[in-house]
Amino acid sequence: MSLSRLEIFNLRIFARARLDPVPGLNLIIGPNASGKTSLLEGIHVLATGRSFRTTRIEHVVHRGSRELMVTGQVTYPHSEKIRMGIRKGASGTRGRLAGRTVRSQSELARVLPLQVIHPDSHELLSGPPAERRSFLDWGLFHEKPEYMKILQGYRRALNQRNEALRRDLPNSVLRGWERELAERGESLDNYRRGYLERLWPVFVGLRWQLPDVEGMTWEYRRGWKEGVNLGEALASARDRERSLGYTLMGPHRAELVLRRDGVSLAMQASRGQQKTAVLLLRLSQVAVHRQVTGRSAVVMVDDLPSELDAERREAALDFLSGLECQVFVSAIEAKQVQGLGNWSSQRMFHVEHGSVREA
Ligand SMILES: Nc1ncnc2c1ncn2[C@@H]1O[C@H](COP(=O)(O)OP(=O)(O)OP(=O)(O)O)[C@@H](O)[C@H]1O
Repeated sequence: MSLSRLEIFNLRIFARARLDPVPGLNLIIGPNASGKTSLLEGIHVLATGRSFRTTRIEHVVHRGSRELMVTGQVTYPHSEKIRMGIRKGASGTRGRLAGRTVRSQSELARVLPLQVIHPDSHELLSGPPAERRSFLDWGLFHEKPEYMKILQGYRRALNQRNEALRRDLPNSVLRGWERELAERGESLDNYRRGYLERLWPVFVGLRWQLPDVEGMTWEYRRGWKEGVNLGEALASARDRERSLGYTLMGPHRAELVLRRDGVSLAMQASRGQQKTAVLLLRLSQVAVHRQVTGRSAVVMVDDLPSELDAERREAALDFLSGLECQVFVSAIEAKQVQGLGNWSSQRMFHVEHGSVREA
């Protein structure tokens, strides 16, 4: 599955741009400030509804315009095609898929599983635990359609219990929400453990192909004490949580601690080591996605030469071409990224002052 057509309207520097990417490697080449990252941002908005650079969509909308629009066509191996599109602006978001309006952005995300490596990607390790939970959620969202429903139900029940704690409502009210939290929370934990079990052998196999990460391991903490069920943990924490006004235990507090030779990568690794570790995690995730779903994810690397040195670049693109992923990489000069990987198809696009042309 690959993105075979992309059209961008009123996004950052682009008033309008169109390109026909190939299923293999797509090189986005251009000088600084020409619009390379904006092009990748356009694909990200289409697939996820969000930018990877900012949470403020008004910064992404072309100056002087009211909203942006990105449309795309996804082609499957048997030539089946599906059209998708998104409009975003001050008045909200509207998504379309195969000629109908979607109820939620996640419908578009399912069609276009996307991974991106960009200058802030190290935040997967150095950022708050929520970053690592989203990492797990990405894998499960694409593998297990029911997972997101359970997660949403858990979040609703969590908000209700927090509200009840703040209002100091009686235990009988809290118990009702706790039953729901316990049932959904235990289930989320099982899904996450299962996902990490699938990820581990791929991660270990890939570990030795990248420099600097041989001794890397993880420890999953589920968000409440091992050996105790979540219902009991919530009941015993009630008094303390009443004074705090929020729930301290559950999968919303889960953490994935990454270590190398016993040392926390978040605390002590260099930025470069963190980037390699993130690359290892992301590539493992893409490989497991392919194993389980039979579909390849789309992978983008913004400013590849500054994100990864020559050895890591080669390893990453070899691996991704082996998985038959569609890849977009940006760089200032073509020679920095040419000749890497073994691709069935390759195309270069030149970007200059907000216009794109095929080379
Ligand atoms: N909302 C906007 N409307 C119009 N232009 C914008 C908007 N936001 C950013 N720009 C401009 O878009 C241009 C392209 O930025 P972008 O970050 O995509 O370039 P790039 O090719 O990735 O650059 P670099 O190689 O320096 O990272 C910049 O000149 C920037 O000033």
